Amino acid sequence: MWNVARFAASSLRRPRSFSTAIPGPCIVHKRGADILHDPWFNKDTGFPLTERDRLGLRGLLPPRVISFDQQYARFMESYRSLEKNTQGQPNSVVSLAKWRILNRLHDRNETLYYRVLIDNIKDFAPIIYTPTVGLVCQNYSGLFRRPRGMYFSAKDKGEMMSMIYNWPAQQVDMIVLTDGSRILGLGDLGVQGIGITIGKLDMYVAAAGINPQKILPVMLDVGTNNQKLLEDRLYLGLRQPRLEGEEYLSIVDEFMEAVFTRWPKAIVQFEDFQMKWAFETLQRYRKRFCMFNDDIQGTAGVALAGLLGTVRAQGRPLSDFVNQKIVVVGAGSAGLGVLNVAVQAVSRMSGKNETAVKNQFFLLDKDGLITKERRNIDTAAAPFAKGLKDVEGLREGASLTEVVKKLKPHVLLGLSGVGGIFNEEVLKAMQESDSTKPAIFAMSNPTMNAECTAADAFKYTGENIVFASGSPFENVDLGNGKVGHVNQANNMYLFPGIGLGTLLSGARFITDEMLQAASECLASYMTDEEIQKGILYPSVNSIRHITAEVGAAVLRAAVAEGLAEGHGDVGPRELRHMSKEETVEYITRYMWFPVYNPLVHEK
Ligand SMILES: NC(=O)C1=CN([C@@H]2O[C@H](COP(=O)(O)OP(=O)(O)OC[C@H]3O[C@@H](n4cnc5c(N)ncnc54)[C@H](O)[C@@H]3O)[C@@H](O)[C@H]2O)C=CC1
Ligand SMILES: CC(=O)C(=O)O
Ligand SMILES: [Mg+2]
Repeated sequence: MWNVARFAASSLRRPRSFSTAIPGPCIVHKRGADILHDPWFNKDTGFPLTERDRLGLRGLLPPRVISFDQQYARFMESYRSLEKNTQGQPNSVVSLAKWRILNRLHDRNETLYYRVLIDNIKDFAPIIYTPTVGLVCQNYSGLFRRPRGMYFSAKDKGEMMSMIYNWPAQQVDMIVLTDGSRILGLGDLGVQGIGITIGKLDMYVAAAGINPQKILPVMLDVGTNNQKLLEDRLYLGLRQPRLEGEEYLSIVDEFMEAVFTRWPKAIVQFEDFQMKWAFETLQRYRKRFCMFNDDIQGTAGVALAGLLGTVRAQGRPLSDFVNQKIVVVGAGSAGLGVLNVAVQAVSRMSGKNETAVKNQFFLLDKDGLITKERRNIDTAAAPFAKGLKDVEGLREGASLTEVVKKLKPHVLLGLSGVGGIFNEEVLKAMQESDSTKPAIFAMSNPTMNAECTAADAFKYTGENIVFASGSPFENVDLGNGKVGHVNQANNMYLFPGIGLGTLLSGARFITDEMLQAASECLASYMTDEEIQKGILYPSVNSIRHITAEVGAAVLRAAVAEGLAEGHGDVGPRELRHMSKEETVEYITRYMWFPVYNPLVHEK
């Protein structure tokens, strides 16, 4: 049951302090130029003279030693001058130029890369993550210079168990896996989808402090049905249609067996799989392996936290959630994930069973309102199909405008992948919403796929709304000194904490209770004052702090369920005895923070 009292904001809020312990030595098994060419260990001109001697680097670098701070300042200067020099150029050109300069640093010196990323997360998240990562995936084959992560293809069948040992790191904790079949709202991008796994794992390092030596982006290339890519002479993936059915599943099975054989304690995040495989693989693996599907489960938790926030923004008690009319546009993995957890929440709040509490939710897909009259309805969407008598005056397949005009919903939530479908007419119809503060969630990514822009939402529905989008928009100037606040309703507020909390709990599975704890934690993070201003989610600048809190909530849920086996030296007994504050502190201390460690060579 949702405990309304828990929604008082935590007093432990947002100090931007990171672990600053004196760096311990780092063992390295190589010497000389091999170290300079290894971004995990490379310090460029930052190697002190003693280390240059010890590691055989003398003469391989210019003589002057440059401090980390100087290197940092030098990089930021070049980034800022790139910004200046590209002013006025098309957005895509500027964004790709920014991505390139960051990517070159990533390829060369990971410590410096992650430090600038963490310190400038608000500026850099839109480059390494949505929206620019979408553009990067679309152009991946042309942009490709160096591999990152691992590529398992349909041609590797039977070889994966040995291939997994080609990865150079001894330990991997976090894997993000895609088959490239639905990258953001950009469709099937085949092998080029690896970009999204890299972006997500960068967020794991920045937000959750997972050590970059323990992450692994993985592309499962089973072909592509994107004709343009198949005909592109630069395309780097398999030139064949996607495998289907048992052939497809046998590839994913083999990969999962290989991963968990080498790293039994790893966590695999499934990312951007087309809907049929997203649901099927989640069902297939969630009780066998430590895995979750970010688009179904991470998105659902973030959306639910936002939906509860909109109830508070209306000045109503949380228990009023059961009376909110919510229209979800997009019946895919994300939209259905949101509906499923929203129904669970209403059921918990009202004490009624889940079948009895679906009346307030309405679902549309590309063919309009989904009713029981729909032919060939997808089994995952079927529970949300309305009987015609429940939507009087509406028909099967009714358009979004018809639905909004008729139902006057409190919330309009888009996860359709279709840019601009919350058009002027739809947004104006939301003025008649039954809510005192209507909510518009345009959650599709990247920016051009958002159901509407922030400016249009405030312009056409009015100033007194709550607005959230999946990719970032600037706050909107409403005139008279007033600001329309833009929230970023993106699963990045949860997936890093889900991964980190699970890792440190040592749980072998990720349960609904652990995911619910993550969502509740995010929902209770904001103060009433912030919520009144329409601020539903923390600033991206506090992502490490919210991630520590979410991670602690997940870990404690695993402890409560008796699933926590511990991690490293911290066993289940110690975890059981930690208070909430101690758990947050433990998690914060665990987080990796980029500093140059002294390198010690060992043969
Ligand atoms: N903000 C966030 O954290 C997240 C955002 N997303 C975004 O959600 C979008 C959808 O993702 P999935 O559900 O995985 O995709 P999906 O392909 O499984 O589902 C898309 C759904 O939208 C429907 N649709 C297509 N055109 C439509 C139209 N004109 N009107 C109404 N519905 C329409 C389709 O019928 C389908 O039901 C993507 O753009 C993705 O980037 C996904 C996960 C997280
Ligand atoms: C954010 C995310 O996971 C998506 O758009 O698919
Ligand atoms: Mg995704």
